Amino acid sequence: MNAIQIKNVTKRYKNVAALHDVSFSFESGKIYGFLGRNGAGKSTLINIIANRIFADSGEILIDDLPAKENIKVHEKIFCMSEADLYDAGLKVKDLFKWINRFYDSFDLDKAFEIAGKFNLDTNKKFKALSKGYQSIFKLTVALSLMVPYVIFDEPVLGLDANHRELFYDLLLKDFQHNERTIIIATHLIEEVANIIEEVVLIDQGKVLLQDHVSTLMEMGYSIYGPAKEVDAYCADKNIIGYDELGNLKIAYVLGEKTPLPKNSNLSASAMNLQKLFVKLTEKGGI
Ligand SMILES: Nc1ncnc2c1ncn2[C@@H]1O[C@H](COP(=O)(O)OP(=O)(O)OP(=O)(O)O)[C@@H](O)[C@H]1O
Repeated sequence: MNAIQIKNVTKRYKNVAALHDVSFSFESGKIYGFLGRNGAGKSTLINIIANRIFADSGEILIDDLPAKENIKVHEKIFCMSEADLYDAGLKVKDLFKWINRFYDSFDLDKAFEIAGKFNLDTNKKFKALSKGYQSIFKLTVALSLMVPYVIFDEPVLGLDANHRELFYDLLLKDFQHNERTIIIATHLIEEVANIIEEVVLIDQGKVLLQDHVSTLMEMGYSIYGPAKEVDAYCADKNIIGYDELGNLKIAYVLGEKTPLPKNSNLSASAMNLQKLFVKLTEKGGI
């Protein structure tokens, strides 16, 4: 099976259960959003998949091969994370060349091309780059490695809005030409909502849900209009939250949409994914 299969993975740090008997799969050829609140266990699982730390029990299979200390598996996967794995004293262009020697699947020309798009100065030493540009360097490397599985752990940390848009754009273009498995762990849910196909939501070390974005969007909807009309419409509905601006109100509703009253000033739109997750991961859930 072409997939990352996570089987009964448990990991404890002293008295903290970071992952508790977690089982699910990242299937081949999809873009995943790997979501969860602070401390949910995302980085722990990513680090286990990337062989940086080991699970207490359970196993990870990548294309049916055990991932633990397996060189054949290492060649299939790349994980971009906050950890600095690079010699910070080297210039960006020399780091590219160094990576090119280590990874057969690294596309050096593509790395320089992407660096150019971000205006990343390849003559600068890594340690002299700003925080944002250090992230840009790492995602440039990730986008230039033609491996079948790429994991991004908070890829846009420190990036300005223009650079975040550019990253999402490059990621989608890359995916169109080269369908592979992309996993994005992020807190910027609305920013990735249009990119990701499937969501894995982890909460307190357990998988809370895994579903298609389109299915999740169908779980509910939002209603916008004058506060009084919104309140009347929502009286018998399952509301997960409100936003208000003066006399106007927006309500986030779970459940199937009922027709809007005739001649009303209300309008309905698709579910806001972020609101849905906030509610799902609130104490006690829905
Ligand atoms: N090295 C460590 N030592 C002790 N506890 C740790 C260690 N790393 C993680 N933890 C704990 O394990 C749990 C899961 O942490 P993890 O970093 O995997 O969460 P996360 O979902 O990536 O969070 P965030 O979104 O805040 O980065 C947390 O309770 C965290 O405090």
